[in-house]
Amino acid sequence: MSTDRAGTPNRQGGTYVRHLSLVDYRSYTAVAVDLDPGPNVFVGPNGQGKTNLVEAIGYVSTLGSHRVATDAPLVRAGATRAVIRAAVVRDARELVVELEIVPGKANRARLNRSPVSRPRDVLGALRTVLFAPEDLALVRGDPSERRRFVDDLLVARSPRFAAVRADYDRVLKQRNALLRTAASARRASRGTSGGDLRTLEVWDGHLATHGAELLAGRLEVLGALEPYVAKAYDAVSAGKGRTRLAYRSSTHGDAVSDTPEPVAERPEFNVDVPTLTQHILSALAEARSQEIERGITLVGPHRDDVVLWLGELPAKGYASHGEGWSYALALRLGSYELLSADGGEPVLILDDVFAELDSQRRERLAALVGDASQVLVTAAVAEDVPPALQGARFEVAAGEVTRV
Ligand SMILES: Nc1ncnc2c1ncn2[C@@H]1O[C@H](COP(=O)(O)OP(=O)(O)OP(=O)(O)O)[C@@H](O)[C@H]1O
Repeated sequence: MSTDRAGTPNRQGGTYVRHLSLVDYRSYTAVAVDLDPGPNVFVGPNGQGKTNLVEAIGYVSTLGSHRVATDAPLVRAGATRAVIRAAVVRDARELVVELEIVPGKANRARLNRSPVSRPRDVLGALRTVLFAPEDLALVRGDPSERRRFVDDLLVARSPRFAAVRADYDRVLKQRNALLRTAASARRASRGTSGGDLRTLEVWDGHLATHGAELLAGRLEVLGALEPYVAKAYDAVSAGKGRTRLAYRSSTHGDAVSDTPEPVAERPEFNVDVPTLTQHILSALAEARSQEIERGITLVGPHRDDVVLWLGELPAKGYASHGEGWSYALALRLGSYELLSADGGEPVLILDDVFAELDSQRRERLAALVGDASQVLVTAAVAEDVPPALQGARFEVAAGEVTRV
């Protein structure tokens, strides 16, 4: 929920999804739902399609699912393509976003019925923050989970970073292909030939340029996010613990601290793009012989991590189950507050979370988000959802979504 300076709820600039329709998406052959601003609660037994609905809304905002890495499972079994259409109201203006998902091919996208040249042109039309049980992996899982979290937030805040990330991924793929070919040539010649690496320096330059831009964006967004996460953790856990975000870089060496100091006091969060470019180039030069040996790029933003501190210990490996949950929730609520503060409230999605929370944390969460411009909640049991979030109610069963 955004607030004015006096702390009063302020729904100006808030976004909401007014209408959603799906064709051949997951378990749905065809479904259409009108939604309200404020809370919308989807209730139904397990496996009836509640998460599928909110996952589709999340997909419109990120062009990805919070549950799977590829698009194939999103298309209904037996169908060849899925269509998601969402009518989004922002600042009293309506925008219709339509996405056609064809596995193995680029998505096709339309804005207000006109085709756009690249699907990523729809990013920014709808901003969402989605919290789901899978988010425990943000705290306990691999670094890739945290990298994706930061990059998605970066793109939600500044959609131009979608292109930066895509450029970095493309260059990384090409550089890896070159290293792989060279490594196999070396192995085939039993080390007498080094393989053809004449273009490696060119790829180093591209990797460093795009990598530095991505890195600078990540550091900036983490710096902006940190106070919001600390505040959210404090609210969710009722003051039990202090959070700090640190960035562990594969290219900065010792310059990046792994200590729980506030971001603003740490020099590595204030590095400019040219300096970061130099850091990456030096790290690539240092790693070169190992990279040629192994046939893969060993340093760069794709090998970095975000360290989540809780008090004096990193949350990964130390936080209890409940603390891990509170941290994951704080990362999402913090993102929600950050996005609200700098560009209008996103739609908040709470997928299956109330069953995981004890009653005190349920109430605290409901109190924190009850005034959101739109919050979509899924739950197997209606009673798990606190009264503060009881707004429009839908029953989801056997492929039908019915307002009750
Ligand atoms: N591509 C697909 N084609 C057909 N059915 C699918 C597809 N993907 C998922 N499903 C089905 O969708 C159902 C799961 O839907 P969903 O995850 O939305 O359930 P849910 O109502 O949120 O349940 P829970 O309360 O257990 O989280 C499962 O029955 C699953 O088999």
